[in-house]
Amino acid sequence: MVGDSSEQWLNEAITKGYIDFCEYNKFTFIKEIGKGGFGTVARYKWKGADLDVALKCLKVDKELSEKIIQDFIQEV
Ligand SMILES: Nc1ncnc2c1ncn2[C@@H]1O[C@H](COP(=O)(O)OP(=O)(O)OP(=O)(O)O)[C@@H](O)[C@H]1O
Repeated sequence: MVGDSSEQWLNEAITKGYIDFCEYNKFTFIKEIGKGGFGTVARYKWKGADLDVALKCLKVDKELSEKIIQDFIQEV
């Protein structure tokens, strides 16, 4: 399946502590602030922390290839 090895890579990176994983429901949408090559960027309130953050969302559709996911991971 497309994305399997990337998903594996992400899970490993999280387990090893290279990147932090946060549940999406910990954030409250405020407004969209931009669009990039991978999808939209929006301002969110991080619940529990008195902090506004920018979240970049990877646009997922049937055209999504392993290469796109790898490019996104590279950017992360
Ligand atoms: N951390 C951030 N804080 C505030 N605004 C941001 C932040 N990151 C991105 N943006 C806004 O979202 C827009 C899109 O950002 P994004 O990084 O997705 O695209 P890009 O760097 O222009 O292109 P690409 O996705 O191809 O690298 C930016 O032009 C900017 O306006």
